[in-house]
Parts: sequence; structure tokens; C-alpha cells
Amino acid sequence: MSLVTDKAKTTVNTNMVKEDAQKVVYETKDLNLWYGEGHALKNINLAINENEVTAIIGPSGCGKSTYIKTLNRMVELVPTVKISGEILYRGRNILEKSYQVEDLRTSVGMVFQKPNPFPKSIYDNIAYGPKIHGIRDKKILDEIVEKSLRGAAIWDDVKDRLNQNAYGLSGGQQQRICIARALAIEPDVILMDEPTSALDPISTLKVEELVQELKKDYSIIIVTHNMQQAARISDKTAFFLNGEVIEFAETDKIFSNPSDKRTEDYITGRFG
Ligand SMILES: Nc1ncnc2c1ncn2[C@@H]1O[C@H](COP(=O)(O)OP(=O)(O)OP(=O)(O)O)[C@@H](O)[C@H]1O
Repeated sequence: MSLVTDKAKTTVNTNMVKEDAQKVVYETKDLNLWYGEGHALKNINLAINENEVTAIIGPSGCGKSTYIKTLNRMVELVPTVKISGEILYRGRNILEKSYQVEDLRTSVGMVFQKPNPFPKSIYDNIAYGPKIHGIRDKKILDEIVEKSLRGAAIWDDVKDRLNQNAYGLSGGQQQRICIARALAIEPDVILMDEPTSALDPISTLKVEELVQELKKDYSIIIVTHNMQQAARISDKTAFFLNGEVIEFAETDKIFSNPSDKRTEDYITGRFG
């Protein structure tokens, strides 16, 4: 089955980026979202490719977090939320009633703004997800823990203290534990909501390098306030403003030759 949709092959509106061969992992079509009366997302049309880093940028309150939380349906936890449109994940509309949210959660991992390890050992933080999915064999769990910690570039820091509480690690290390925890379920996509905003510059750099490394195996969507970060690590960038996507393009283009004056004003610091 080809996962490349017709929409992905041709530019159909200003929010779509022309693609030839790359597979689309997520496609949002005319996505609207309201918190009560508040219209937080307006006609979002975006196609997100696999094995790329897609950055979501824009001023505070423009809908970045809301958008990323629609992709794993976490936003539904807010009781006043109403959604219309479609979110196709690997070609299936995840907003359909028949779509099991549990299936989505096994394919889509999420890393949050503040590192949020469980108050458990480093080992148990990583083994938690696989155990929930029924893996009990200690040898297999050991392998998953090592592979995930290596994948998150934190193995060497923690291999001699796997039984210590994850709270004893630095903020940057904790965030990499959270990334390892996301990797342990072998996701297809990793959503990151400002994953470095609570980190110091060195830890930020490590997480940025890691994101670049991870895109070989995963598709990554990252919300960031930090435009330099988006420019450094992403392949595509979507600029959100007041709940709309103003421009979605190759990151180089967004930062060197944006099509929309509002994008230019934002990236040059004239507002936001
Ligand atoms: N749980 C909620 N209930 C009601 N309104 C909400 C809720 N969460 C977000 N909003 C509103 O939706 C809009 C978009 O918020 P969102 O958090 O998605 O923006 P953001 O771009 O991620 O902002 P920031 O960069 O400050 O995190 C804002 O007007 C916000 O006040």
C-alpha cells in the first residue's frame, strides 16, 4: 500500500509543501478546534513527512501545543474541546469513533516541556511502557532498556546506576530519560512540546543533536519557541499565528526567504 497521498505529491494550497517520493506520516485536513467558544485552530492543512523533523513555531497562544496534542488525541482530555476536519495518521482518520486511541499511543510517543520522569528507578522508567504492553521477560526488558537509553544518548551516563531514582539526574539527563522512555515503546512518531525550554544550553545542544540522530528512524514533530533551534534542527517549519498556519515550507526557505510578510516579521523579531 502506498502511503504517499495525492495531496502530498502536488502543492494544493499554501500550507502544503510539494513532495515527490517522501511518505506522509500525518496529514491534517481542514482541522478546526474550539475550546468552548474559543477558536484555537483554524483550517489547518499540513502534510508531515516521515523521517523528517517538522518544527512548529509561532508566538505564545497561537495554537502550537494544541496542534501537537491533537496528533495523539491528548487534547480530548479537555472537556470543552470540539474538533472538526480530519487527522490522517498513516492514511487513517484518527478522529473517527472507531479509531482506538490506544493503538495511536503505541505508535506515537510524546516528550513534554518539563522533564517528567516517574518517581521510579531509571530502569523502571524505561521498562514501564513495554511492561504495560505485556513484556515480562527480564532479558528482553534489559535489552529494551539498554537500546532505548543508547538511542537517547544517555546510556553511558546511567549504565552503572540503573536502579537509582531518575529524580537524582540533572534536568538534561532526565529529559533524555523521557526521550528513552518514549523510544522504549518503539514508536513511529515522536511529538516534542518545547523539549528543551527547561534545559541549560549544554543539555539543549545534546537534545538537539539527539533529535537530528533520531530522525533516521523516527518522524519528529517539535514545538519550539526558539527560532534558532527550529533553524538548526528541522527540515520543515510551520509558522502558526492566531490559530492559523501562515506558512509551511522547507526550514531554509522560511528563515531565508519567507513568502508571507507575517512570517518575515516574526522571524526578524518584529513581533511575538
Ligand atoms: N485547556 C484550555 N482551555 C481553554 N483554552 C485553552 C486551553 N488550552 C489552550 N487554550 C487556548 O488556546 C489557544 C492556543 O493555546 P496553545 O497552548 O495551543 O498555544 P501555544 O502556541 O502552544 O502557546 P505557548 O507558546 O504559550 O505554549 C490560546 O488562546 C489558549 O488560551
